[in-house]
Amino acid sequence: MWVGHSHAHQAVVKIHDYLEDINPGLSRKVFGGVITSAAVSYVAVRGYRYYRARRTVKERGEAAKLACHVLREHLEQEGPVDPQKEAMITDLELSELKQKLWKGELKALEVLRAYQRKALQVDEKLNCVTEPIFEAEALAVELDLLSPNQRKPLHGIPVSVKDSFNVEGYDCHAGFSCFADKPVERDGDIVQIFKSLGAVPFVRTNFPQGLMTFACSNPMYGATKNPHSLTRGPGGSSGGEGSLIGGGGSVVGIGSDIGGSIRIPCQMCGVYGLKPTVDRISNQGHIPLMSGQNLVRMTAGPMARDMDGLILVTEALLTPRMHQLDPYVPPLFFQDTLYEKKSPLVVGFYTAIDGVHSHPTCVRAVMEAKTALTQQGHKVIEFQPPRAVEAVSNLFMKACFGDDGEETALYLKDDVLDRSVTFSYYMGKLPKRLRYMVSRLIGFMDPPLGQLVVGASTPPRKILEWWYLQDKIQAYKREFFAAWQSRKLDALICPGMPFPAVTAGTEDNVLAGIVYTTLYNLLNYPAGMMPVTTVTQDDLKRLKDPSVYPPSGALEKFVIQDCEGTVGLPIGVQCVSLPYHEETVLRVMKDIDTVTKTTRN
Ligand SMILES: CCCCCCCC/C=C\CCCCCCCCCCCCCC(=O)NCCO
Repeated sequence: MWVGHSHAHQAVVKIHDYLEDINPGLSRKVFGGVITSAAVSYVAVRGYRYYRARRTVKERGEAAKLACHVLREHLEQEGPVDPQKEAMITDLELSELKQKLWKGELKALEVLRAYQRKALQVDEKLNCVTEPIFEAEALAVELDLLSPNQRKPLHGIPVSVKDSFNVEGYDCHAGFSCFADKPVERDGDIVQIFKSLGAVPFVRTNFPQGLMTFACSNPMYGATKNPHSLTRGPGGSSGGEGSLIGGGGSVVGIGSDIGGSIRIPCQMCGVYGLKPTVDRISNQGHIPLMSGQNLVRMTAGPMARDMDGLILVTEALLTPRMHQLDPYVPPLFFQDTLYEKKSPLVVGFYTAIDGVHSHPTCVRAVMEAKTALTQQGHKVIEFQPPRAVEAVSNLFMKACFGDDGEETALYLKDDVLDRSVTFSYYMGKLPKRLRYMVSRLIGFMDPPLGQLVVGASTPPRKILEWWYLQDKIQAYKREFFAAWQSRKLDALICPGMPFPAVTAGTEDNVLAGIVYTTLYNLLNYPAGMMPVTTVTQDDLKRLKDPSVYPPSGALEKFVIQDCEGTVGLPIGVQCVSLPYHEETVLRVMKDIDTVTKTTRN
């Protein structure tokens, strides 16, 4: 390197001397010219790349809108519609819809049509669909030709798919223009399985750029809105799913979760979802972001409008076919014995994690779930997860952001940056020492956020440090399990996010809320999220009472002022069990739902 450098230096000196011999002052002109043209070329190349990215972003956005328009026109040309029948179809719970399709009382094509129309209507209001899947029609027609004994478990059920899953013939770019206009050749595993079960993937749904935030906007498709309040976000990153399902435009969908991306939109949009144990459901065919990072892994999971729908779909998904497609999915199919067990469970509960306060409605939701479980004969006892904020800061954040955001920065180079990722993007760009100092400053205003950002700013550098990090994660898993065992728990209920949907675009103000969900990604425990109640006027009064909700940090202060006018927003409960005990999670959710569904305000 040094030798090369000194050769180059010698060459420059020689050229300089030579030029000066010819004409004194010439070398300055030539070198000045060279430097100026190099700088101009650099700026021109970067500028051109940015211009190209902007064009791609615009074209992708317009193409998606056009695709929705084409479908709308196609539906209009279909002839007379029976709006009452379509409303009846889209109002059905998933289990009723399945029955009617199975018995042949409804045709797959008419169900698809009803949902296509409904999804487009909902999309006009909420901007939750990215593009329709046109092949859905041919699938539905084929299904209608099957004889009754050829029908599969999800015969004719329309399914929405988060845009980050591969669908043959469509782009899968996560909002990075460098991946746009490269249609994938094969459906992702979960999409294949849904199809093999007779379901009909019919629309793709919106997400935030890069998928690592719980906002839901990107430069190509814009921002998605919350179905319960148009000024608020739906949560993310599976926010398009949450919004579409919560808005009535889909009965079941597919999301992905590495830090809460299924559960957060479920809470914010009032829908049901399950983040399974990693590899219980194959995640092959999801855009491979952070895929070389193996300490905390992303998992695909179902989202549904109702509890029975979530159970039905999970049961159908946990099939031998999954293991055949992906041999790393253990051959562990839906365990009826766990789900149908009648013996009472011991369920732990907590209403808040130390350091990040829980909105009064979130506390009430857990208490109502506790009452419901007690009524159903379960024993519900207090449990506090050990050192949750510390574990998420020092383990989850270091594992997930150990690359200093380099992967994201690589894909975003000369791309159009969405507002929702500016904070993390520019934090990643800061020199390490400065980033650390900024993180410390953040900690003065928002101590848990400061701790999380310090964690993300001080990742392992050497391989040995990575090994130690892995060790520490294992040790924390053992510590958590020991605490779990000491209380002889079968399951756990707690808030999934300690506040309702926030005003769109302000998600960075409440980032620290992710400790409630990311903890179970770090531990790799399955976790479901379900609506239990809604914000009331009385909750809002209590929110302003410092003895109930202390305004101890920037997050709490923000929540107090942002929650004005949130009466009616949904709040849920997170239900957790041990790895590979998804069935227990569903059983607990079902028992809570049976009681709370009837009294939900
Ligand atoms: C967009 C990635 C940026 C990388 C930043 C690198 C390091 C920067 C240092 C400090 C800033 C830290 C701020 C990071 C906030 C991250 C918040 C994570 C929220 C997780 C939300 C759920 C994501 C999820 O589950 N996605 C599913 C993926 O399929």
